[in-house]
Amino acid sequence: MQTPMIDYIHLLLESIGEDGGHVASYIPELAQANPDRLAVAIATLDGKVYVAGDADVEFTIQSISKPLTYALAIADQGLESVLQHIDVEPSGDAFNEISLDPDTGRPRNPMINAGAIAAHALVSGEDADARVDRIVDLYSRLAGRSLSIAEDVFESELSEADRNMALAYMLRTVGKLEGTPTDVVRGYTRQCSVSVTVRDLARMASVLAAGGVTAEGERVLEPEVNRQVLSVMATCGMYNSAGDWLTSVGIPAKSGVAGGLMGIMPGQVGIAVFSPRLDAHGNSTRGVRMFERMNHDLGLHLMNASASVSTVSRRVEIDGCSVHEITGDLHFIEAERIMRGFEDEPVGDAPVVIDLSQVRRANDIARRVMLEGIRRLHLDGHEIRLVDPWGVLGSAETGNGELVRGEQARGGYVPGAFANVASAVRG
Ligand SMILES: NC(=O)CC[C@H](N)C(=O)O
Repeated sequence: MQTPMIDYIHLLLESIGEDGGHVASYIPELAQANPDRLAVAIATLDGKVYVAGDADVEFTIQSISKPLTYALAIADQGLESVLQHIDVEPSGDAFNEISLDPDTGRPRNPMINAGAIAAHALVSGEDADARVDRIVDLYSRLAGRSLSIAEDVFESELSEADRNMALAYMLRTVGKLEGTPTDVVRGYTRQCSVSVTVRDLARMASVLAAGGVTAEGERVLEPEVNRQVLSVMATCGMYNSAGDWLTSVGIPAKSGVAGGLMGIMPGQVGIAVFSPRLDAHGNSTRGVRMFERMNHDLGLHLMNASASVSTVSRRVEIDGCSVHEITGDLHFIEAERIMRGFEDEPVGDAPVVIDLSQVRRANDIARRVMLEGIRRLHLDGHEIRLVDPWGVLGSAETGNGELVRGEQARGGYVPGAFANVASAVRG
């Protein structure tokens, strides 16, 4: 069988229809781009990438670099310090608008050029070149391959960078720019000139979708940094069409003037498209349309609310033990459901087995709720046997030194026994 995913994305390209708009021409080298290029890539969190069209054609990352450099600035300086330099309010302005908050002097957000230039200057590095090296290194780790700078595009943009230069000098006058304006604009322009393919962008998006961890398990961004970046992309990533985007497509995204567009469905998937003609906002015309189609077809909208508790928790009596068999990933709402099962546990000293052998992941809040529930069962007088072969509850203490874990915890009880019995009965 060939997965229908492949047919789907090919069909998407074939049916996307007429293009509109124009390739960016304010950067002379971009005006040379082949306007008919068209590509899409979808990357899953475990590393599978589906591509169609011109998926291996390189183009410059341009403004899609902004959220990534912002992430590095936060990792280097801490969020507080970055917030003192750059606000996080959607501006409703065009990407290159000369706008600063009149009260604080801060650029409105890191997705417009003023904020992105300020963010670039906040990245640590011995000098301007070292800063750019660290930035390219981060992008490469996110892309899973070594990326380089398209020197021709860089030279071309730098020769026409008067407006960005003006922004940098203006930031300097209000004390929001670290470093020399010419160095910073040069570095910022180099960051915008990093060459990528849709495959690279989809993979980067998938790392952001996974909370900052690559498919190979390398943590590239801390969870709090990742969350800040996604939040800002959701509210400011599409410039003056950000509100329209969030309602119609509904995921954090970032566009670039070379025609790239990257979107992130947190916890699910990273998507990228490429088509150089731009609409009036500077976003890829067909790119936006492909995202609208995909998000509709694939049900990817952050605000698609549904009642979904993905965990099954069953209580069974086995060999005089009360056994809670839990299956699925644990978040707050699953932990809450499990607590209701614990609450029904009669006060007494019957051993309670908590079998997490079918649970691979628990987020921090679920872990804390679970540990507190276990502590309370223990206070009620129960002996607790915790079967946690994957270590999802970590090594955190419950205040109960007698917890029995892993193999020894099993006693007379076979993990997954209930599921086995149930399938035998059905079988
Ligand atoms: N929207 C964009 O992609 C703009 C990036 C471009 N390098 C600029 O600063 O003008």
